[in-house]
Amino acid sequence: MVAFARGNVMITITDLRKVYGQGEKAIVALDDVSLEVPRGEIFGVLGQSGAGKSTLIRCVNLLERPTTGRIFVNEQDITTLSGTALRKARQRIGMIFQHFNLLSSRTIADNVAFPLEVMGYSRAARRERVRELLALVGLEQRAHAYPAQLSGGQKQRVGIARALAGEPDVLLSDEATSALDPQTTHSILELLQDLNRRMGLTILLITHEMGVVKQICHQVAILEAGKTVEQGRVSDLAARPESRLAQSLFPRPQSYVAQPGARVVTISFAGHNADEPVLSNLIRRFDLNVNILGGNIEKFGDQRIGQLQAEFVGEQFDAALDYLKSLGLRVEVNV
Ligand SMILES: Nc1ncnc2c1ncn2[C@@H]1O[C@H](COP(=O)(O)OP(=O)(O)OP(=O)(O)O)[C@@H](O)[C@H]1O
Repeated sequence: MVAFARGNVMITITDLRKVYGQGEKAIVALDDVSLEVPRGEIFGVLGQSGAGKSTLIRCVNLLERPTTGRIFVNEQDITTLSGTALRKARQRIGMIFQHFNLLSSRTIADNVAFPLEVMGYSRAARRERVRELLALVGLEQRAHAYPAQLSGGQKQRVGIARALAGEPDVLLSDEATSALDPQTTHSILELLQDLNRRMGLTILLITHEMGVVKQICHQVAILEAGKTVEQGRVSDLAARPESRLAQSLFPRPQSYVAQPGARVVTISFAGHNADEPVLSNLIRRFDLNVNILGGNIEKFGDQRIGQLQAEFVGEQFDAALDYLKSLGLRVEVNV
């Protein structure tokens, strides 16, 4: 159990439990969830509808009060706060939403200026900061437009600019790309990744989309019926075929019946060795005939992870398998 956030940890959630209602009607939305979000990382909470994701993220800024458990954000236990202290702590936690939550009667610039007004920035300081923020999200030309005049992706950029107005310690993202088409989703995720890399922004996001985790998350926790069933670095989990993450990223390949004289082999790549010309080495060194049947290899940062299925024919089959294993690859011969 982690007692408090320190040093390189931005958010620590310990034994978080949230029960809605009472007695027979009680719903346990979160059941002893613990996790740590390192400073400067993007942490994804992945789960299906009803898993408890929204409840979890809303507990982090106390929009929802935990039933029990503790939450430290930048070394401060926010579960003990109320009134002014809570309002101040919330200013250090930015949030973006699935449906953007912009004020339709205000221009883009005035939406972004809104939290700065609440924080007491002067008019001149607000104008300067809004200009910087709109430039940061690529919307400096649309300052005087109204939300209804923007596309979904542009609205989310405004949401991001507004969330970053007070230079928060952490950005919470509540399904921020779920209402967007795939191309716009990609560009919003790129923006979040860019902000993470350039400013060291810590991001805690919830999503039901594996693609979001794959594109930008360093770590992931998988939530099912209020419990975390798996947690870790995305690249580590993806490289372990038995993990839930790997199983949903790389569905079990089709099973093939080998041609007479051939063997079907599944090779799992986990990182560094996926860039090596493994197959051409095999063919040259062991005089094998290799017929590729299928595969699914994904890129995680600069690592490649996935599986390849191929039919091997040749006298030196066993030596070829030993060679693959010596490279650190996992090899299965289908029987
Ligand atoms: N205010 C509430 N009152 C009662 N039950 C609630 C409330 N909010 C959420 N729940 C219940 O808690 C459980 C978790 O809901 P939550 O919205 O956190 O899940 P989720 O993973 O975010 O799902 P979705 O993506 O559909 O929003 C569900 O059973 C839900 O019906």
